[in-house]
Amino acid sequence: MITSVSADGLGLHYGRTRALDDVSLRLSPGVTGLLGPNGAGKTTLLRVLATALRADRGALTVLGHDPGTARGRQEARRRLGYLPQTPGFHPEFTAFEFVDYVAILKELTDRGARHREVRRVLEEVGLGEVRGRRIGKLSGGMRQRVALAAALVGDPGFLVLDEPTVGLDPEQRMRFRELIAGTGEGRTVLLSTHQTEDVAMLCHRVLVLARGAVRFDGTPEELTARADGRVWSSTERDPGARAGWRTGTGTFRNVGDPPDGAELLEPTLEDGYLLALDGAGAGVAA
Ligand SMILES: Nc1ncnc2c1ncn2[C@@H]1O[C@H](COP(=O)(O)OP(=O)(O)OP(=O)(O)O)[C@@H](O)[C@H]1O
Repeated sequence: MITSVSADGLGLHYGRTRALDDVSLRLSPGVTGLLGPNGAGKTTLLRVLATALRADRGALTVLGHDPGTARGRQEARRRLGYLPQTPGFHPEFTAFEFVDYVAILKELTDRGARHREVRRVLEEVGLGEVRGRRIGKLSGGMRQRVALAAALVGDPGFLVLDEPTVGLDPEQRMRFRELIAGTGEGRTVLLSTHQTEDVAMLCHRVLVLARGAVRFDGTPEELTARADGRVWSSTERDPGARAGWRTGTGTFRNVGDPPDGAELLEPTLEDGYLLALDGAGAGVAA
């Protein structure tokens, strides 16, 4: 398997807060999901991999380059695209102007070639028709697509997407998922999300991060399989469950170690995710 990005023993502190704790990973072409509760360190990890932040310790290689050196950082940055959690849009910019501005920052100096590239990425995300519209007038879903277009400038080999589906309605989310699936063809994409459905629908691999450490690294099927025989239904809240919640039918769905004779349920990715968090002290909801 091709390894596009590799990290070994990454550590990072913000003052006394340990945000990354000995993180090692390998990323290959296709979409890898990054799941984790609030404060797990997802944004920090994405920023380190996108070379926007430097780890205190550990080794990193992005598309064959070492971002620890000025030269390596520059080469890696030329080849990666980053959609941050809160893209800094200027609402008065049109979609075209914003993406063009990003293209200038990415050193596409030839005006004609740059404008062709801006039109290409806006077409790719389905915004060719509205490229002259001001960003402030676009819907949330369209704005997110402008941010994706900006990240796609220059056809990056590594694409980093920080919670791009947050705040989108179900239809927009579905549309955005299709776009992400397309971007994962032939390139390495790391997608941070709180939505286990994003992972189930899009990802060939998933990483679970909690308290700055990798708690799971494998396929979505393997994560779901962690919950085999560990999900059950009960009419009352089961005090022995690691997590349990009332469902729409009024019964409780529990994950953990079922009591004898429990009515076992088919596990989902979400069940496997909750079990992967168990023991991480990361607040498995009960
Ligand atoms: N600039 C900063 N200064 C100090 N602490 C920070 C800073 N950024 C993040 N942290 C802390 O580092 C830890 C990891 O934060 P990070 O934003 O990476 O998590 P996250 O998984 O992306 O969370 P969320 O899902 O809420 O976006 C948290 O404890 C957070 O409070």
